[in-house]
Amino acid sequence: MFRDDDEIKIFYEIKEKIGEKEVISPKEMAIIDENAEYLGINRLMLMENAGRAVYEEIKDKEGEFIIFCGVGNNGGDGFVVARHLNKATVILLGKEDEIKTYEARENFKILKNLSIFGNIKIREIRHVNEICDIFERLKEGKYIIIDAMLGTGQRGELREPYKSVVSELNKLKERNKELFIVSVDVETGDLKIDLTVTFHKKKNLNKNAIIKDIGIPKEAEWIVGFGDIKALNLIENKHKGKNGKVLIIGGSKDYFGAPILAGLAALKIVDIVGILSVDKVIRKITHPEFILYSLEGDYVNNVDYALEVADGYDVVVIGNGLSVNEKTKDFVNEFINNYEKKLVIDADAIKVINYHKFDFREDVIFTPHKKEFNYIKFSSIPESTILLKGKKDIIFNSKNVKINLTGNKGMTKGGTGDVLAGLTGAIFAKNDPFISACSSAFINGYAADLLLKEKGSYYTPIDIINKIPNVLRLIK
Ligand SMILES: NC(=O)C1=CN([C@@H]2O[C@H](COP(=O)(O)OP(=O)(O)OC[C@H]3O[C@@H](n4cnc5c(N)ncnc54)[C@H](O)[C@@H]3O)[C@@H](O)[C@H]2O)[C@@H](O)CC1
Ligand SMILES: [K+]
Repeated sequence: MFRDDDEIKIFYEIKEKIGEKEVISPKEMAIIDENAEYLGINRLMLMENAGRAVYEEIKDKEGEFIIFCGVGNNGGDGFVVARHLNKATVILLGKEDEIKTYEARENFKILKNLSIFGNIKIREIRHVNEICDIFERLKEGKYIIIDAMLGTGQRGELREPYKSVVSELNKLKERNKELFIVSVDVETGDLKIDLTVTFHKKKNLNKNAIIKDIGIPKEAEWIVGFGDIKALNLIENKHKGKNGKVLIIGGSKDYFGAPILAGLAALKIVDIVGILSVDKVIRKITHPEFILYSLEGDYVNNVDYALEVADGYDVVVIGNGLSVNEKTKDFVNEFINNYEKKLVIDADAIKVINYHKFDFREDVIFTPHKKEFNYIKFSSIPESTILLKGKKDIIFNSKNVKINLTGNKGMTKGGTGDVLAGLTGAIFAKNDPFISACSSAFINGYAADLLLKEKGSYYTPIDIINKIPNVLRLIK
């Protein structure tokens, strides 16, 4: 499939094949923003570039400028626009101490210093009826309204006072044809706009947008960073079992440790972890946290039983320590061709699949190292996600490709792959496949990097497992 085993070259080959994504979701943009910072790009600079880009588009327009700002970085952009216009009324939908980030607060402070001279007027409102005078004035005459209320951080139905401000502006837009409304980055709610100035790439929510480059490098789209982890749904729900259930199908008379390592890693993220294996393995498992399913014999068999058990789980992780022989080949192929939910395929399972009969559906993640990858046969890059482990991990499917740089040489020890497979399955329980594979590669490697600092290369897979919570705590 790929000519060279240099990961960067493979990355570019894949990128070439899957092409460029022209339109992205706000969530994807938020990850790119975060990963630009992970690459060392300063958020104040990005905010300055964003605000300047909007200013350049509207500075020659006739009329009075009124800028509605939220308490997040979309609002921060609005503060920068106000400063460049140097003649505007800024309406903050909230109080100064509610402004969420350093970069937005700094820009608000500058406006306050300037406002003494009267060119910048600032209003802080909690409720829409505090600005009846503004809406009265907007009934006729030329105004440019800038919507810097909500951007890619927008979630769900608009809350007050955003909701009422947007509905008031929509009514005024109907009434006064001279109003010109510009959204910053993403339209707030169902605001009727004349123009959106969006940054870096078009968002799928944008109606009529122009795209402005604000200095975010392409590499911010290509690297796995804190942004991916911050975007994960992890342990959101306090009810037992609601945070995901993972079933590990692995082990054999030859290997009993692999499924346990995968299971222990999964336990750091989800509530319920089951292990289905042969009784020789099950007998050796003393961890009370696992739910155990035992089969007679030396190798996992009995597909019907496995499918029945798997039905009670969100994700199945299959392959760790399964062994490679005719029995496991039959079992794996029949199981995966009848199991329709989320699947992580690792290790021995990768080696025994009949790929010409396999449905590379979206909810499947493969986690091969280079040698195992050569078993996976496909004519074009599949919908299933492949986490190709290496010095640099490459995560890809038919729509995305990213590189993960965390990790180090101490990870070549046996068992590290089992930890990754279990971690991937656990994250996958509540997240989409691509971000799950990116994040588990990142977390696994980041944990190993922390251990390298502490212990040199003499850490074990169990050490990595025990480091996972620290990584999540550090980033989430
Ligand atoms: N590196 C970066 O992060 C950059 C971000 N930029 C701007 O920052 C924006 C993203 O900023 P944020 O992540 O702070 O998010 P937003 O500014 O979009 O949202 C801010 C806050 O609004 C609140 N909110 C969310 N949904 C709401 C709703 N439905 N009703 C009421 N309140 C709601 C939330 O508390 C959220 O934290 C981008 O759209 C862009 O405009 C730009 O400055 C470019 C650089
Ligand atoms: K906006």
